[in-house]
Amino acid sequence: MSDTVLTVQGLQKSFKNQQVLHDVSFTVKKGEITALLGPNGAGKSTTIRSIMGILYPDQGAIHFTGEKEGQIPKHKIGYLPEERGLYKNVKIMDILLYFAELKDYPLKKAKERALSYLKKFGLEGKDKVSIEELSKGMGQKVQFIASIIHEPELLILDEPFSGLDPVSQEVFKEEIRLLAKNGTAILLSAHQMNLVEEMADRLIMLHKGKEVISGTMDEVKKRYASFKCTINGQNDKQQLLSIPGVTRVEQREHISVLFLNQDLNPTEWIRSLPSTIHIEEFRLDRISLHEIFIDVASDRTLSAEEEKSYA
Ligand SMILES: Nc1ncnc2c1ncn2[C@@H]1O[C@H](COP(=O)(O)OP(=O)(O)OP(=O)(O)O)[C@@H](O)[C@H]1O
Repeated sequence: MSDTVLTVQGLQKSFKNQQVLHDVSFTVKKGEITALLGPNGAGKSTTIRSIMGILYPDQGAIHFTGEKEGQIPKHKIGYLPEERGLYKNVKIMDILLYFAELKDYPLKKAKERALSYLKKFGLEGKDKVSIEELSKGMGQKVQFIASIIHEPELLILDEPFSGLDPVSQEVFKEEIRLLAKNGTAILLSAHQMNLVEEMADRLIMLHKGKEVISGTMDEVKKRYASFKCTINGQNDKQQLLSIPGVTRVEQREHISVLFLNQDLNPTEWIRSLPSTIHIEEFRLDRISLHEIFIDVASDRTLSAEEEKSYA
């Protein structure tokens, strides 16, 4: 039996004359975290809003496993929209129970879950205060609880980490991981590459509405499994570029960053370095998801390989 919960196939969307989604396809699976990435304006929220039925795509299909074509099982979905905002002068517990009721979730169970999550997120004893008495980050925690109060099978989070302090980001990250471990299918859009790298099983990166990278985190890492070498010292860029295995060099003052070929053996490469290179400091790191993102978003290429299409 397939664990696919959501299938997005060939999504296209234009606003006036501007096409903002070009043939976007991906799946979201039970127990997995799928990250939807891309720079500002890439089309992440448009994709999510199309899935939620807030926008109608011009072409393509959105299918929830077990449902008829075109049906959105809203009681099985939890959704944290990009625009935050809950009723300001309503008590927190009343808001959470209202969301549970909307999804036909038993209220007694919802109340227990609400109290337990409020405690988990450091909001114990706040159930009777209103949203307007909370800070922005605290309000976001309440909205997150509202999206999971009914134990959704599919959880869609549009930029869940924005506006949170680092400690709260960690708390959210751990909770999202736990939800996935317990079987929830999760689709999230985020800009915090370090968090995404730690938590996502699968990713799709959009750029100008087109898929530029997609696959499991392992596949993407293998594909970009190259290293970069940072050398502090006075060196000629052309000489660095002529070293076998170097695909690109970025230089700022005395610091040179050498991007290396994918299949290179780092130990052998270090041994082969010319003795004329001036080295005051030396580091070899794996390329991070953050760097892959910057490369894609700024239309550069990490290597010639990257120009091939990838699915
Ligand atoms: N209702 C709308 N009317 C016209 N254009 C829109 C509308 N909604 C989005 N767009 C345009 O669609 C493109 C994609 O926007 P979208 O909000 O999906 O990007 P995003 O990837 O979520 O960006 P961000 O990271 O900034 O939230 C942008 O060029 C945006 O201006």
